[in-house]
Amino acid sequence: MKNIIQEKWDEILEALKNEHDISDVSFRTWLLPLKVYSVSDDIITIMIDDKLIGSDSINFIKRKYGLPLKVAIEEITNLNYELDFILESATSNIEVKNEVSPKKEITKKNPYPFLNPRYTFDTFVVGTNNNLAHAASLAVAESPAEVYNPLFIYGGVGLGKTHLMHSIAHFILEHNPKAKVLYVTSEQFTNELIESIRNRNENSSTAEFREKYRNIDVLLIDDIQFIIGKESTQEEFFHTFNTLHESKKQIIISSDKPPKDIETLEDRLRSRFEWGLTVDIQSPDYETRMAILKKKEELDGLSIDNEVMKYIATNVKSNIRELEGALTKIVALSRLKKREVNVELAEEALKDLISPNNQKNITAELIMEIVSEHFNITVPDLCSTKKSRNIAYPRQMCMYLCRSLTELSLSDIGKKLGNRDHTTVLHGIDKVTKDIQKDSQLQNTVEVLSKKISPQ
Ligand SMILES: Nc1ncnc2c1ncn2[C@@H]1O[C@H](COP(=O)(O)OP(=O)(O)OP(=O)(O)O)[C@@H](O)[C@H]1O
Repeated sequence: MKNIIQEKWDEILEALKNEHDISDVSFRTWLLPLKVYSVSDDIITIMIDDKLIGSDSINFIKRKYGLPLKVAIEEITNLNYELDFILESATSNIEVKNEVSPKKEITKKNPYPFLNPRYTFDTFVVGTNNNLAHAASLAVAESPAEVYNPLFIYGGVGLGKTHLMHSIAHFILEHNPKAKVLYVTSEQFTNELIESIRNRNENSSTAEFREKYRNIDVLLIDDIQFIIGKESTQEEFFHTFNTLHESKKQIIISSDKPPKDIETLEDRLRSRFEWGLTVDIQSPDYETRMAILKKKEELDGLSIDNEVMKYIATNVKSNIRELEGALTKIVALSRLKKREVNVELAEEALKDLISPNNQKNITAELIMEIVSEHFNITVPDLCSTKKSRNIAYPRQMCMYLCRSLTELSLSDIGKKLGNRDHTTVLHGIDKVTKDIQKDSQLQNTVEVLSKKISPQ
């Protein structure tokens, strides 16, 4: 039998929302997933769905919503309870969910030209691949510098890191238009720093640079991996970070890897990046890919046959930018050829991207990209003069794969890999060839890499 708290739970949440002017996205993220677990004489135990919003959220919810919730319960039921929170994973009745946020129409104007108006929490589809990153981002947006500082978001290419960062910035500015929020890519940061050093003697531009970066409330720095290996940029960023952190300003960083895997990152920066919370974004599953396509359909005012959506979601898997690009391509082809959007047209539009008969053009660049990703190093590392084994060996692996999968000559391969001469390339290929014969694990690695490069 339901008790009065359970009966009135929706009403209580609604009252809380209205009383505190809680935004839809915050309501959906933090309050809707709360369930009444048990009610004793004077304690209500509320269960938090940590599958959806992560176990770290418990402290945030307690601190931010604990008291308002208690008050709302009292208002609606005239009963005074203490609240206790538990994680759903700590209870026995765990229910696995794979939810996405409900649709919502967004037509707000963008008053912040440095932010993409479409990158907001409302247009961000939440799935199992990104729910923790989403929850952490929203917590930071609601309470800058109070919960996770820094927030470090990492994930592969085109999976929504920038989208989340812009969403945080939009949210903060919307709720506090006076907040000084600065979003930059790490490349912009580096370029501005170089410029300020170049002009140092002409005026006080280094001081201006510092003023710009240190006199703000929120710094969002995207793709931090690009400052790796740039010593003076790391040095400057280290001081920027310290100044902001010491004065309790929020820092949000994105990268393609977690701090521990960024090899050439200075240790003092790495440890600082790990002070707060590190969250990842994975590739979306089928349901999330469908939901993202539907969201795009809605935002672009399109009406696309569901079979076409399924075709795209089934075939374009790893990168959301490509997923969206696929839909755009189909629509463009249909307009150009004045043809109806159907699966046949989709196959035609996407044949380069997904047709099984289409052999991707295998180039040295593709091989270098896949090998560097596999070994967690960068393409510039492969082309550098670095001789450490963790770089020299992947480089020799590239030589071997270029030789076996492309028509390139030894000297062409050498040129691609940092202008090395053909004897170095030959030596590298020989080495890998011999090692494969002795080492079955290595043989396996070569097979995996070859499959990634050439799925057929
Ligand atoms: N969960 C999501 N819901 C809706 N759209 C998404 C989602 N994730 C990513 N996108 C869209 O996918 C595209 C690529 O996302 P974004 O640029 O944020 O990726 P990224 O991780 O920053 O990529 P990069 O590694 O290239 O910097 C954007 O158009 C973004 O709006």
